[in-house]
Amino acid sequence: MKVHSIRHSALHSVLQGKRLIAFDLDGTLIDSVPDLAVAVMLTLRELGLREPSEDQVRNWVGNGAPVLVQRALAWAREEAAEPALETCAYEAFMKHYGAAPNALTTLYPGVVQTLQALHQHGMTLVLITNKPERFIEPLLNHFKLIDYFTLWIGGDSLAEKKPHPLPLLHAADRCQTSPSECVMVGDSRHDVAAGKAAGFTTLALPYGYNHGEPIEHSHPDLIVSSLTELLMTAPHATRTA
Ligand SMILES: O=C(O)COP(=O)(O)O
Ligand SMILES: [Mg+2]
Repeated sequence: MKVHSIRHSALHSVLQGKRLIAFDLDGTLIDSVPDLAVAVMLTLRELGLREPSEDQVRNWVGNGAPVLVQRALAWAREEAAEPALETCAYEAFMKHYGAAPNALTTLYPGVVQTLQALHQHGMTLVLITNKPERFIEPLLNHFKLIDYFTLWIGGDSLAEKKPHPLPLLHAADRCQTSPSECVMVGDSRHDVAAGKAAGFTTLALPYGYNHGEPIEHSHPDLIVSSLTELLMTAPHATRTA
């Protein structure tokens, strides 16, 4: 009798009993700050204002495009901007970002492999981002991720966005899952707060954008260094005669 040691792929134990995984987009699946920063710089340039560095923009991302533009304007003018200027800047930002949302944006390592494996394991995958909805499909198509997702929700799709639990509860309801069967995977305190408020298990990545703050401060249920840690490769012995 011979004993062969073979390796089986399995999912991380945190995913046991789970049916739905909600992924954040910016800072979790894609490193989008280079393109967001260019759009912010072009917006401020158009308004005759000083331009921030990419590192500054990274700390402003997380609460959706209107807040990103507000933060950029407040920094450039050293005071809060009046609503008319904010509207004008927002329109300019949407034009510039829409013209090149994936010129410099890259996928983080292991994203395709992980989504593919989770999908093959029968998990329902949804995307919940604070990014405006109009940019989601083009980006998912560009990175060939769209087929893995059952649904996607943007920051302007519903009445509330993360850290509010509404988009997460909406996704769970649409996919006929209870929150205890759901996991939120994200890079920022808004993902963790929304996940906790919705009753999801919360899983965080330390490499994205969290306003310059360590994600540990938000106390997610688990922190993984990359998405591939969700895929365990366990040694398994089988006997053959
Ligand atoms: O657009 C943002 O501010 C952040 O987007 P995210 O929710 O995908 O991280
Ligand atoms: Mg994010």
